[in-house]
Amino acid sequence: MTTQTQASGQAPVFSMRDASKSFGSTQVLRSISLDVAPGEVVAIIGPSGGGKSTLLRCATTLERIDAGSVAFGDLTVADTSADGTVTYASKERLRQAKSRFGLVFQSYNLFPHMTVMRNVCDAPIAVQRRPRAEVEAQARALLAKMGLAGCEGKVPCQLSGGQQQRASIARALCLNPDILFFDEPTSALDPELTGEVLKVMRQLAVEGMTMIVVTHEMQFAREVATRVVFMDGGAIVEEGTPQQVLGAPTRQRTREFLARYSG
Ligand SMILES: Nc1ncnc2c1ncn2[C@@H]1O[C@H](COP(=O)(O)OP(=O)(O)OP(=O)(O)O)[C@@H](O)[C@H]1O
Repeated sequence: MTTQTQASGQAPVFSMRDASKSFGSTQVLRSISLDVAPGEVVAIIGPSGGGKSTLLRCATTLERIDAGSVAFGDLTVADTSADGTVTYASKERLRQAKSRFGLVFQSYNLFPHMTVMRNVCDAPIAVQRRPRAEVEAQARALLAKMGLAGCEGKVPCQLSGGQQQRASIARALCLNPDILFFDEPTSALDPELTGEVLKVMRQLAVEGMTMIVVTHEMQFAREVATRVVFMDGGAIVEEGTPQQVLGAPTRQRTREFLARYSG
């Protein structure tokens, strides 16, 4: 795909076009289009059931779209032909695409029986087929950066929730991704541990990491995001800078959500 993002004029790292998704007779995504330029931090907000997680799952090939397209840079993952058939890329191209993004879940999703080190190194070695010594050196550096030096040999249940989430961010970063997706990364954490994780995410943003973050942390969206997307009923209802969407929303549904949220 050669399209350029409106905001920066740069080719998008991630691009979703007219993507739709239904579960049975329920349409959960309605013609979603989202281009993300290098260095952008896009916060996706909106009421429960609005389709935020499904958008991330479709973006990261955990779910298949029914229409539209998904691409990571020049690598098209799914596209729709003129007759409306959606075609996914070959297994090998999907493997390449999976090397371009990292995914951080609300519930960490670390393998419970593996050490922190193995959790971080597993995909770079198995999926990206990189040399073990190189991956382990990078993993140690990333764990240190996440404040987890000395935790390499522990298993997830020996860590706090905040530490587990930081380990899962290290795991995502060890893929050297072009973009990171976060699905409500702090909702399972109490406020103190939430702060630790948000601090790490802020630092990544400062370093220029491209990120899409589904979040209920409005302060994070206000202070760190370059763009806020408000989703409701499976559609993008409003998007713009944090000042625009959070400070002066133009759509009634956004205003109602923000009023309910801060009330
Ligand atoms: N695998 C599935 N099968 C059937 N319905 C699903 C499935 N996954 C999601 N849904 C439905 O899709 C809709 C959107 O769900 P989704 O989790 O994407 O919303 P969300 O905005 O992330 O909500 P929340 O903020 O509560 O996580 C909901 O009605 C949900 O019940």
